[in-house]
Formats: sequence, C-alpha cells, structure tokens
Amino acid sequence: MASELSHGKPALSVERITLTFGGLRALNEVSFDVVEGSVTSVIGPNGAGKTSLFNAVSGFYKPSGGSVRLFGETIDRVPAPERARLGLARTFQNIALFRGMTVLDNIKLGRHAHMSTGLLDALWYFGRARREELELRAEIERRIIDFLEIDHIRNAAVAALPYGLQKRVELARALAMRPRVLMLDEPVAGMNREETEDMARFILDVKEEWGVTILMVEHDMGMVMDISDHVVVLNFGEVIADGSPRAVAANPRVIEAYLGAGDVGDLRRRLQAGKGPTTGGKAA
Ligand SMILES: Nc1ncnc2c1ncn2[C@@H]1O[C@H](COP(=O)(O)OP(=O)(O)OP(=O)(O)O)[C@@H](O)[C@H]1O
Repeated sequence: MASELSHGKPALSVERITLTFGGLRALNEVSFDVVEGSVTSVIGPNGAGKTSLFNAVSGFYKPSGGSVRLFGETIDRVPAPERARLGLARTFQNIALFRGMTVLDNIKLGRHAHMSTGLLDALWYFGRARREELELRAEIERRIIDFLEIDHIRNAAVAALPYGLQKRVELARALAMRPRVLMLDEPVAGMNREETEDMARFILDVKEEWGVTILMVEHDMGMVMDISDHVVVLNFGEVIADGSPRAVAANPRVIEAYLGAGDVGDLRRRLQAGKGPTTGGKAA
C-alpha cells in the first residue's frame, strides 16, 4: 500500500470546476487538491465525468465556472499546449503516438512542448539548435529510455510494438516534456496482468525517482488501491468521496455509487483495497 499523504503543498488545485455540454452538467463544482509528490487517482462509474475533468484540467475543454491552479498560479486562461510548457503533461486514453515513426522519434517529439517553434520546425530542429541544448536533451532521452527499459526497441516503428510497450512509449514521450505534474488517462487500460504490474512500478518510480506528481484516471481498482496516496471519487459529475484508498473503499456513498451504476458483479473485488483485479481494461 502506498503511503498516505494527508497534507502537503498542492501541485494542482481544482476549485469548483463546472462544465456543461448543452443542458448536461458533466461536472458540478468539482474541487480537490493534488498534493505535490503524490499519486492521486480519480475514479467513478462510467459517465461520472472523469474524462471531462481531465480535459478541463489539461485545457482541452473550457469550464463554465471554477478555476485550476498549478503550483499556486491560475492557469484558466492558458491554452492546452502552454500548460504542457508550464509543466502539466498528459497521456491519452487511446494511444496518441505517431505510429509510423520510431520509438526514439516519438520521444523526441515530447520535447516539442518546450520549443517555441512549430511541429515542422521541430522536425528540422537539429540544424538550428545550440549544441549544448541538444546534448542535454539527448541525455534526458537516454535517461528516459534506460529508465523505462525500452532501449532494445528505440529504433522500432511504434505500430509494430505490442500494446503494453506502446503505452510505455507514450509515458516516455510525456516524460520528455519534463513535467512537474503528469496526468495519466487510463494508463493500464487493455493491459494484461504482467503489463499492468510493470506500468504500476514505472508510475511509482516516476513519482519517487523523478519527483513528478501524478494525477491518474483509472478503472483498474487493484492498481488504483495499490499505488495511490489519495483517491477522489466522482459520480454524476460531483465529488462524493475524497481521501486515502482505505477510507474511500470503506465509504458507503462510494459503494452505493458503483451499485447504482450496475457494477455489482465487480464491486467486491473493486473495493477491496489492493486486492482487486489487475487484469486491465475497463472493469465496468
Ligand atoms: N463531448 C461531449 N458532448 C456531450 N456530452 C458529453 C461529452 N463528453 C462527455 N459527455 C457527457 O458527460 C458525462 C460525463 O462523461 P465522461 O466521459 O467525462 O465520463 P467518464 O467518467 O470519463 O466515463 P468513462 O468511465 O465511461 O470514460 C456523460 O454523461 C457524457 O455522456
């Protein structure tokens, strides 16, 4: 079980975020803090608003109310790519890599977040960059490749790789953005047990060795309960529980929410902290 962080400086603060689609209120005054150095997970039944929340925090959706702070600074007016430059990186639920390109080239594109040039410029960057900067970046890429144990596939085309490795490359690209806060959207969806366990270990190492704060949406309850310091539960666009994995798993409102969503068969395993299924995919 991960350590419980009950206090500390917020890396990210979500303050009364409201998001509507036409008449539908997907998020209703959602508030919580992501403490610096924590793994914070957002869970909830299907349609609870988790993806909407991720899109609002990373700047892809514009909330109709509320505020997001990154290390104390309001970022509400900062467009999504700029947020990455400020240290807020994310991965996507469905892998968003350039499939025809090699692993290394995909990782190199991660650093694009720190460049003032456009994407095409990024591809032509080598001729113009200062040597020291290039060397520093190459060093960061080497560290990431070693760390994620993907050296043997660095020159392979992404499309040819098994799914679990593709997800790892996506993590590598996000790390190349040198984030301070990393948002992972269902990092183990579709993975088998072994791939899930590897990814859980990498996420903990990113937190501990790289000092990156993690905000994660994930359906795999075993994994969430194993590696989270803090769990936020959404239901119908509202926070219904917020606390340690143990406290959340024992919360009757959480149990009721999953029952209400018809997830009865999976409920017991889902809410037994650290003992849930780690077979991956959407459990609901
Ligand atoms: N682009 C959109 N347009 C209209 N409604 C949307 C849009 N995106 C989400 N919604 C609605 O907002 C609500 C929250 O959806 P959201 O995808 O955020 O939930 P979720 O918790 O991520 O679900 P899942 O676990 O299935 O991914 C749902 O009722 C959904 O139908």
